[in-house]
Amino acid sequence: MTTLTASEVSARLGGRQILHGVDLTVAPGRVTALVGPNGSGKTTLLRTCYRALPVSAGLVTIDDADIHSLRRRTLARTVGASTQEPVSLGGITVRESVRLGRTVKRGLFEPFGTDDSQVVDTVLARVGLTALADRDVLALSGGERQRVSIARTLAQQPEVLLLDEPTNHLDLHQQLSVLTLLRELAADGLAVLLTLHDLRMAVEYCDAVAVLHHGNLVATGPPEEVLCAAVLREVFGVRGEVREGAGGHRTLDVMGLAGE
Ligand SMILES: Nc1ncnc2c1ncn2[C@@H]1O[C@H](COP(=O)(O)OP(=O)(O)OP(=O)(O)O)[C@@H](O)[C@H]1O
Repeated sequence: MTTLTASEVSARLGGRQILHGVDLTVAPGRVTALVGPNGSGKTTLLRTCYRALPVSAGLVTIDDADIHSLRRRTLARTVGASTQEPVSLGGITVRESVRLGRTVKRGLFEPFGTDDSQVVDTVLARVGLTALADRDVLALSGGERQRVSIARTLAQQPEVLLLDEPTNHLDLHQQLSVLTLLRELAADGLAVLLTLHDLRMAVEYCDAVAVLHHGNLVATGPPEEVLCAAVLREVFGVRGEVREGAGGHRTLDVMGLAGE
């Protein structure tokens, strides 16, 4: 079981300081949602966590190791990131694209074995892509490509899974499928961090929520505690509250814009 920790992380982009001393723990066995208004720094924080962006101060560690001290292969075996960047070149199938996740794990020159094929098949099935496995990735919809990106990351078999808006472009059924899958992966022991705009989904599907506002982490903890009326009003500009229904099921009610 692996924990990823950001300690006092600051980061700069284009000469501007975007993150201001963020502390965040991504614990195994849990799905953590990173939420915040547009431009609050969610993608930037995620990028520092998989070493796509250097920190200007602070530290990102996996267990106790600074990620900048890890060899590329070790990092790739531990941390998998599914990002919003364009999935791929054309001319390769969904299966081939997902196989690339195994290459990250195995190295370019190690032969692809039957165990790798099994992992790819299992992942394709788990993400609901088996029927599309032989399609060219460029012949897919935005939502289908999103699932290919998630599948390729899972083929890496990471211990920490980072996902940038994995429910973006997905219809409601697929959004729930992805969130259910993330819950299953967390139950298997993975540490899962995803950026998410849908606060209702964060309340219903995530174990923890971390709120970024202007590059500061302003709250972190259980969704029903973190997404209180004051945070909804001051950070998201809406009137709302988390309600507990029958059987302890929690939902977020948003009544309108703050100040209405
Ligand atoms: N290359 C860049 N140079 C300067 N500023 C940048 C650069 N890229 C992003 N930013 C700024 O950094 C801030 C944080 O961006 P980031 O993409 O991390 O936010 P976000 O919370 O993921 O936003 P969204 O919800 O809209 O995806 C924004 O104000 C953005 O304009």
